[in-house]
Amino acid sequence: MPELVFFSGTMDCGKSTLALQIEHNRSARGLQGMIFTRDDRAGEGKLSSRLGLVTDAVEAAEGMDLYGYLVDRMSKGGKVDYVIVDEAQFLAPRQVDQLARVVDDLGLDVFAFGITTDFRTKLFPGSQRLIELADRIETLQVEAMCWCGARATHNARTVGGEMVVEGEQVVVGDVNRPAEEVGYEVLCRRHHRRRMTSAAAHAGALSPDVLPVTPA
Ligand SMILES: Nc1ncnc2c1ncn2[C@@H]1O[C@H](COP(=O)(O)OP(=O)(O)O)[C@@H](O)[C@H]1O
Ligand SMILES: Cc1cn([C@H]2C[C@H](O)[C@@H](COP(=O)(O)O)O2)c(=O)[nH]c1=O
Repeated sequence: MPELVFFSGTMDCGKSTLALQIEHNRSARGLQGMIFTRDDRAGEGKLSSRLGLVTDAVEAAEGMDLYGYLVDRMSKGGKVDYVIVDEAQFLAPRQVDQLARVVDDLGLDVFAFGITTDFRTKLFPGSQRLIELADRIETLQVEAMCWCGARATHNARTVGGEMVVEGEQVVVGDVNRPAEEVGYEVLCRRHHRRRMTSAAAHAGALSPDVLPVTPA
């Protein structure tokens, strides 16, 4: 039975890498995939992983009918055996409904990859709809880790090195960015709640050791 599968996890846990591996293994057997992505860090129409692999993809722009796009392509003789969607958290809920229709009416497997929650721990609308509709939700086996060694479960946003909890839901960015930029860091829930990034924890750990300055 074809399935809508949602591979979810924090940022930097290997979702795009897995998407590229699925694509590689299937295309090596002569299957033809349709790859969609949205707002990848590498630029429009790209699916990229931090391991350095990148492939061309169709940009799933706002308002684009993903079901209609596939029907159009197949009716013109294009072969499509399966569908991969990266950065699926950025899809509109109706686009996720279209993906479910691709599974049910076109009989294609759809593999969607994305983060579930934003920097405020709120579900992205696209991810919420995927959780509601997916046949299967898979958590990636490679654990992203918080600085404390616990499994990272949440995404923090930093601005100028400070963790923030207000702002636009969508700001394309990366982990390990210079402090002056908007960046992201994956944390366990405990440290996300306490707004304790690795930099904040490091500063806290250093402060008790600072010697008092005594006037000469
Ligand atoms: N230099 C490296 N050597 C080995 N693995 C790496 C390296 N850099 C990144 N990775 C792996 O790549 C993962 C990030 O992969 P990526 O597919 O870009 O993540 P996601 O799409 O979930 O944000 C990291 O969790 C790590 O396992
Ligand atoms: C938490 C969070 C993330 N984003 C953006 C930042 C990145 O461009 C992507 C996630 O990409 P990855 O391949 O999973 O690392 O999402 C955002 O816009 N808003 C957020 O709250």
